[in-house]
Amino acid sequence: MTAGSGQVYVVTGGCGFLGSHLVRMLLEHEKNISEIRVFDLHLDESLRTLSNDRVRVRLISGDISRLADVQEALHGSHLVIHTASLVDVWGRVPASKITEVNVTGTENVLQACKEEGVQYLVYTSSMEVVGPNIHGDHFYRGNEDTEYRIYHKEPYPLSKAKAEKLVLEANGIKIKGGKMLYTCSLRPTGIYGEGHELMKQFHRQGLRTGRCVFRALSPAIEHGRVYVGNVAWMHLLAARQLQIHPSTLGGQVYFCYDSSPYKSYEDFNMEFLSACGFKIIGSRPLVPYFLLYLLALLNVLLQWVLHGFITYAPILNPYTLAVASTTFTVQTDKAEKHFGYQPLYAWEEAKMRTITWVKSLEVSGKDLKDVGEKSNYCCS
Ligand SMILES: NC(=O)c1ccc[n+]([C@@H]2O[C@H](COP(=O)([O-])OP(=O)(O)OC[C@H]3O[C@@H](n4cnc5c(N)ncnc54)[C@H](O)[C@@H]3O)[C@@H](O)[C@H]2O)c1
Ligand SMILES: CC(C)CCC[C@@H](C)[C@H]1CC[C@H]2[C@@H]3[C@H](O)C=C4C[C@@H](O)CC[C@]4(C)[C@H]3CC[C@]12C
Repeated sequence: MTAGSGQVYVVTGGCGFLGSHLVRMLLEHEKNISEIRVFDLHLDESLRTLSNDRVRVRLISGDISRLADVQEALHGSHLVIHTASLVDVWGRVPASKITEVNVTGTENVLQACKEEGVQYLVYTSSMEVVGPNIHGDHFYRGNEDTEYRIYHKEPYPLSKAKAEKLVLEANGIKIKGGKMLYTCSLRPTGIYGEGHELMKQFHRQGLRTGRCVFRALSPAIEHGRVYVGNVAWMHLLAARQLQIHPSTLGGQVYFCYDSSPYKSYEDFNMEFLSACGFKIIGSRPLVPYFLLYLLALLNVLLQWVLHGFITYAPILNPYTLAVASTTFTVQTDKAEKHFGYQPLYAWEEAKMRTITWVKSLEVSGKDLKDVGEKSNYCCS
């Protein structure tokens, strides 16, 4: 196929952690495209070099919360994968900004699909549109139909739930040219893999404590995690099958997970950090929950006091503590049944790829220098 004869895909948030993996996945595995438009507020110029003789990777700088930007990016495109979002549960940005990007931004994508005649939209939602809630209700091996007491008051999960609702309600609306818009929503659990910013933070934090991780969470609490490559793969398959079987996938939600083991958040991270000599201290939480909660409240107070001077947004706050302390794992075959989803990467390969990346954080030495460690350490 010569360049130009295939379809044009738009990936909003395409320079992000998931987005950049998705762009590479499309380049490698999607043969029906001739252009990938990477729409993002913060461009990663390295993606531009990925263009080849079959597919052009076109970087488009724009703000998802500005309709004109979105309309321009979607003009003449065939399908949108909408991953752009402010992922913040730490109070880094105001709630209004999270709503503006995650909800208004999604409204803009839908409006642009309608006005530009773009027929297919795959939305990157999140497990958080379901839970866990802050009441400690566990969601154990649940699926898309599992009853659950959904309760949101934090800006991020609220915004993702509102955006997902808009996307699903838009399925079947008439768009320019008399055609119909088909939408579906994918709900990844906690994504990990090469480029995960939070893992970088845990790595840096562990270096500061002599490669010791002090257990704060019960090992009995399981948190679903999914490898970023498999999330990208699922998006590719959903985009492909939404065009072939729109009545099956249209208006549907799908949890996104793989064969990554069900473990506590800390124990799962240790699957990678232990390869760099990190040790977890304690078989049970080293501090009682009430003390951790008091520390979380102290962080909220400090964030409030320091607001306007510096952005103080530590990992620990009452919300992240509640989420981390509540089991949330999924087990479902809906995506497999509807569009043949099977993880592209087995656990061992996902683990090896992630360990290789974590080790590269050591080799770069930047993190070590930040914490005064000798940079001649090399992982086992
Ligand atoms: N990271 C996870 O564990 C996880 C889990 C489930 C779902 N998700 C969802 O996956 C998607 C990608 O998340 P991620 O972890 O890759 O986050 P990320 O922050 O790495 O990527 C988000 C991208 O959106 C872009 N963006 C932000 N505001 C924008 C704006 N106003 N206009 C245009 N682009 C803008 C950012 O520049 C970034 O490149 C999000 O929708 C998130 O809700 C993430
Ligand atoms: C008390 C601290 C030690 C807790 C440390 C872990 C905590 C920061 C982790 C635990 C669970 C994580 C969330 C979970 O993986 C799912 C999501 C949904 C996704 O859409 C955005 C990220 C988010 C909220 C993770 C953020 C980090 C959390 C809370």
